[in-house]
Amino acid sequence: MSRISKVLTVAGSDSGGGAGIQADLKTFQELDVYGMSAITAVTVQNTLGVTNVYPLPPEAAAEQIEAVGSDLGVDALKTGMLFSAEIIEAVAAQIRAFGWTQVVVDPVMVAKGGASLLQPEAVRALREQLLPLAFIVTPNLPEAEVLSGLSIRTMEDRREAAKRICAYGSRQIVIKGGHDTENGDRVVDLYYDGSTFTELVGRRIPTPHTHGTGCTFSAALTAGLAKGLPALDAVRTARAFIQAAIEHGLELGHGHGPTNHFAYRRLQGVSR
Ligand SMILES: Nc1ncnc2c1ncn2[C@@H]1O[C@H](COP(=O)(O)OP(=O)(O)O)[C@@H](O)[C@H]1O
Ligand SMILES: Cc1ncc(COP(=O)(O)OP(=O)(O)O)c(N)n1
Repeated sequence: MSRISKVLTVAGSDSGGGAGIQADLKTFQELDVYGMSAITAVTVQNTLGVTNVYPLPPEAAAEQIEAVGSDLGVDALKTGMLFSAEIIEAVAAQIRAFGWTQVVVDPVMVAKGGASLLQPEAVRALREQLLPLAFIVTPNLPEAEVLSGLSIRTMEDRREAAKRICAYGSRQIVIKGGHDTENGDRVVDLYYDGSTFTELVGRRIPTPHTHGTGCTFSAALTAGLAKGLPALDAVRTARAFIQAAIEHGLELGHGHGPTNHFAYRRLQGVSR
């Protein structure tokens, strides 16, 4: 077998399996990369929402990253739910120490049900400690508003927000459009590589089962980078992966159900 790409997710656990570490590892597996994890927090969560959050000590995140980085090696990593400034600082210190550059920062702040997954006072650490280490940052629209300090209504606002967020140090950005219900039957993600904007337009799939879309998208993007895809190709592949996962949803649970992580591979016609 040819050398397998190794990918690390630094994120929270979702007991319901639709978001967080669980979504990331399922996505990595489906995209043929070797997945590893450093857990930052345990959430008590299902399709109806998050009922509790148990953050781990910052050293626990740091030690898990050290363990996999020093032994297995990491071709690309993503961060998801980091919860506190102290955990962000510990994670950023490890990324700097290992000198990793293929870093996708998904600046997870609030779950779709409204539960806070990042303490408000940690936003500053996210901007100042983590964004300078990011190759690509992937905020949704509410996260882009918090990071940029702008109210985002138009595509021009999105472009300005992208520039302001990249000014904190991330080389590239995707502002995801899932929360924009003003675009009719279209969903538009905005990609900016530091000089050129690309609008990625897809069909908005009418479904309540979108739990974990952001995690799954950023995990697929990280897998693509680890395999050596150019950034825009990795973004396009990640969009195809999440579109398939939403379109062929599993309809599990009694609330906002998870997406279908099997769908992309099955649509490619690859049997297992
Ligand atoms: N209803 C939908 N139909 C098609 N694509 C969607 C839909 N909702 C979200 N997406 C896509 O899923 C990805 C995650 O977007 P978003 O939901 O904005 O992130 P988050 O889960 O972080 O809030 C983006 O690529 C977005 O375009
Ligand atoms: C443990 C954990 N991490 C991240 C999220 C948020 O995931 P996201 O992909 O943004 O999806 P929604 O929760 O917004 O549906 C989470 N819920 N849990």
